[in-house]
Parts: sequence; C-alpha cells; structure tokens
Amino acid sequence: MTSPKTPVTLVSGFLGSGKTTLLGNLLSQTHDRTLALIVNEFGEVSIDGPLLETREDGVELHDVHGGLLAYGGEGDAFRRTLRALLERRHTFDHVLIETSGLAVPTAVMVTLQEPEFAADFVLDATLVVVDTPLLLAGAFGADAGDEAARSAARVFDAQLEYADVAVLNKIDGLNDADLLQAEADVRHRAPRVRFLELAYEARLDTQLTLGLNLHGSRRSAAHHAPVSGTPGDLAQPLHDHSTLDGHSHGDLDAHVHSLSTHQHFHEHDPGWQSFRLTSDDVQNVPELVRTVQNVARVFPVLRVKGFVQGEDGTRHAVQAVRSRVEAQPAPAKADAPNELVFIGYHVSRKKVIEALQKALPQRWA
Ligand SMILES: Nc1nc2c(ncn2[C@@H]2O[C@H](COP(=O)(O)OP(=O)(O)OP(=O)(O)O)[C@@H](O)[C@H]2O)c(=O)[nH]1
Repeated sequence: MTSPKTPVTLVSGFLGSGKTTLLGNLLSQTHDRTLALIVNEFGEVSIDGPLLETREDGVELHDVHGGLLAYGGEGDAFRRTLRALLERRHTFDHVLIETSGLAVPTAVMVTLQEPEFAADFVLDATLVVVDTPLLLAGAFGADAGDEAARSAARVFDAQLEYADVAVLNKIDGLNDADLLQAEADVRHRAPRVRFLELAYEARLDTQLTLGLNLHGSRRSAAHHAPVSGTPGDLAQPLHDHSTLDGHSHGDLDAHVHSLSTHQHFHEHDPGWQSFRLTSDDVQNVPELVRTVQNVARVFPVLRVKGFVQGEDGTRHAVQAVRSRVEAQPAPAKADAPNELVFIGYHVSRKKVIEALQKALPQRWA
C-alpha cells in the first residue's frame, strides 16, 4: 500500500511582513504533528534560520539561503533539500516552506509538481502574509511614488495572485474599520484568494492553517470544515467554492496550466539587492536603532535584520521593516559576529557604510 502524500504549506509575503514570526509561533503551537521547515531568505546569510532554530525541539529546519527559490540556481538547492526530505519522509507529517520576501511561490509550486516529487508531496495551501498597516498606508499601491515602491507592489500582487489564504498580520494596533478596509483591499487585488485569516500578534490557528488540503486531487467538501469555525467576520471564506473557475487554485490541473503560463513571474527584478555589514565593536543598541531608522528613511532600504552585541553584553536581534526598527534581546551565541543584512532597491552599500560611519563611533564595513 502506498503511504499518503505529505502535505506542503507555502508561506509567502513581502519582505518583513512577519512570515518568520508567524512560523515561529506556529511551530511552538503545533503539538499534534511533526513539521519539517524549509526557509529561504533573500541575501547571502541566514538570519531567519537562527531565529527559528532556537524555537522548538522536534522540528527539522532546512535553510536554503542565498537568493530566491526559483528555477536553476537556488532552485537546485531547493530540489536537493526536497530530495533529502523525501528520504526521511516517514519522520515528519507536514512540510512548511517560507519563501523569501521577494519571491513569488510559483517556482516552488511547479517544482512540487515535478514527477520526482509529485508522487510523495502534495501542496496543502499557499499562504500570503500581509503587512496590514503597510497595505493600508498605500505602500503597495501601483501608483506609489518611486520605483522601489512600484516593484514592491508588483511582487506583492504576484504573491497574492497565487495565494489561497491571505493572512492579515500586524493587526495589533488596528481597529475594525481598518480591518474592513484591509479586507476590501485584498479582495479587490486578489479575487481568487479563498480565505482571509487574522493573525493577532502573529498567531495563527493551526487548525485553519495546516491540513487545508486545497490542492489535493481527492479533495472533499469536508476539508473546509475547520475553516467554518474561523473566528471573526473577516475570516469567512471569500468565495463560494462553486463559483471558482477552472483557472483558479481549486484544481491541480488548473494550476499546472496557470503556472506554466505565468513563468515570467519568476524573473527577478535585479534592482533588489542585499549586502551584509559586520562590526567588531560592541554596540550602543539604542543609538544603532536610531541610525538604522535614519538610513531606512534616507536610502531605499526596505529591510534590515541581524544580530549585535550590546554594551551590557546582551546579544540583540535587530529588525527593521522600512523605518520601523526594533532590537530585542536574543539568545547569547559565543563568537557570533555583529552583522546586519540590508535589503533595498538599487541601494548603495558604500553610501550606507558612510552613513553608519558618520553617525556611529563603531566601525561597520
Ligand atoms: N507589531 C507587530 N510586529 C510584528 C508582527 N509580526 C511580525 N512583526 C515584526 O515584524 C518584523 C519582521 O518580522 P519577520 O517575521 O522577520 O518578517 P519576515 O516576513 O519573515 O521577513 P523577511 O523574511 O525578511 O521577508 C519583526 O520586527 C517582527 O517582530 C505582528 O503581528 N505585530
């Protein structure tokens, strides 16, 4: 008897939308199944891997950093990882894949449909994590001011297009009117998204996230049962299932068709660049936070993340999404460098170094 296919959930979402935070919370909440996690980051070093590594025992983490999960290049690293997972398929129940904030999930979807993998893995659902305050602020508007914003809008729209579930994240400070507006925005931009979920403080309901079976060939009406229990009005299914057309996400064959006709989405806008800076000095963390904030205001830097050693000896995780910067104590790690990864659009490494040099006594290079 052949064993059932292992479900795979894809988690996409623009840079800094909260994918890693949501996954970290999901891992610590999920006790009824064993998860394998593949994380892909844009940039030459992994920051999310270490953040997730410390979370939970019994989760196997595969870090495919260095670019976008896509055809060729990193796509081969992804295939190698999938092959490694295939060999130990009996040791976990579900695979979660976090794609980079600049990736569109189609490349992963296509790879899962290759004969080598399709016999053992099945796409469960594709989630897109939405930075709701940024959406409401118009940061992903097609008519947004600069080229960086327009490129961000294109990536975001392509991520929405292939999502089954849109997760409205970072909603802690929002009121009902904001949430209704965000729902309307998502509905308008992505009429094929099937479900909206609200993630309060980056927490998702496991029942509404894993095991949705939205792409399996033996789907039944029953698989929607848990979704009907979604809390809150906004979390209702966006569509009557019967109204979905053949091009929709509801059917494996339809997907093959739609994916192969949309391969151009894999082409990555070369304007997006990342670089890593390091420092040998201990850092005045509040001062560093202020400086990173200024850098993000002055330069087209949309994301900064890394770890630094504070003057009091505490290691901190630094996270910036646009000019919103925070530093939180992180687990100590001997000999870990002070490192910050900057991701931006046509951003000059040299100018960012100069700006840090000007504002801080510590040397970054
Ligand atoms: N206020 C608030 N902040 C959040 C929430 N979720 C995530 N964040 C913060 O947003 C920042 C980015 O979160 P990540 O989880 O690293 O985002 P990501 O999508 O994995 O980022 P990339 O992998 O770089 O694209 C961090 O500073 C988080 O603490 C939330 O629900 N509310």
